[in-house]
Amino acid sequence: MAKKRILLKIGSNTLTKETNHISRGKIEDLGIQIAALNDEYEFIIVSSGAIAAAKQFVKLDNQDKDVFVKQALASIGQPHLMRIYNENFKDLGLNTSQCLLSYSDFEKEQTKKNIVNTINVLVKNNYIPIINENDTVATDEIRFGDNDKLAALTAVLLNVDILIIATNTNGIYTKNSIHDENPETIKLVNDLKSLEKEIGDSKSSHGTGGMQSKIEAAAISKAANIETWIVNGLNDNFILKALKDEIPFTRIV
Ligand SMILES: Nc1ncnc2c1ncn2[C@@H]1O[C@H](COP(=O)(O)OP(=O)(O)O)[C@@H](O)[C@H]1O
Ligand SMILES: N[C@@H](CCC(=O)OP(=O)(O)O)C(=O)O
Repeated sequence: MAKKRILLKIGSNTLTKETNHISRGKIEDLGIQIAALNDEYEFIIVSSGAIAAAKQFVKLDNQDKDVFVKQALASIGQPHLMRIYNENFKDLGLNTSQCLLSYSDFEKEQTKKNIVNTINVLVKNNYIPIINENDTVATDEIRFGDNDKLAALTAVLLNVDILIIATNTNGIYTKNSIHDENPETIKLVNDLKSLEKEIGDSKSSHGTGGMQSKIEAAAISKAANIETWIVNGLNDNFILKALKDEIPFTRIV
């Protein structure tokens, strides 16, 4: 039976476990889950974390425009981020590869074909593509996006079965409960319009897009009949648990 495809988007907050450095433990947790699911699922990862990885090592002169500094930090941090993935995944028998993409790559037929061809060869040969925005040439995600839209565009292009967006909440909470000790997760969404009133504008410490950019991403995948799951990536085994419905998360169908 053909394996199902999961596009996993993981943001800086999850990768750092809300600290100021990339968590090797979280990356190991991802690898353990991907290895456990290897017979049934193939994974493509969209990972942020380049800027967070650099910030743990360097401090750049901040007189330039903020976004230029972020681009430079991403350039410094990206190879470190990949090294950490590589080191942790290798021990679990998983191979990694890096793809840097930007929105404009999804606008031309030829570049879209090139992305699909490259990723299909990688996946067929058991390499896990780890995608990030090419922050040297594009600034969409470090300004607004959270890599969420990039993840959705990639999910559609690669025709995945599920887009999992890992974040730091148990999915989308109802607006009334958001500040409660135990906020209430909206478990199933059919109509994205109904969600607009639930969205606060807060973002987490490293985050850029908040819940709004996740909903916009879900709209892109929904239009292509791809489910989006918004899951708390801070939990260990969050993918395994979501697949078994053992944790609360939001499923947008
Ligand atoms: N209805 C909601 N339910 C849950 N989180 C919400 C909601 N509205 C706004 N948020 C905010 O969105 C944040 C997640 O987005 P973001 O900070 O960009 O995280 P990430 O780095 O994981 O992409 C949450 O931590 C929360 O502060
Ligand atoms: N390309 C950037 C993404 C920046 C970003 O803000 O994304 P996210 O951590 O998902 O909110 C990086 O790797 O740091």
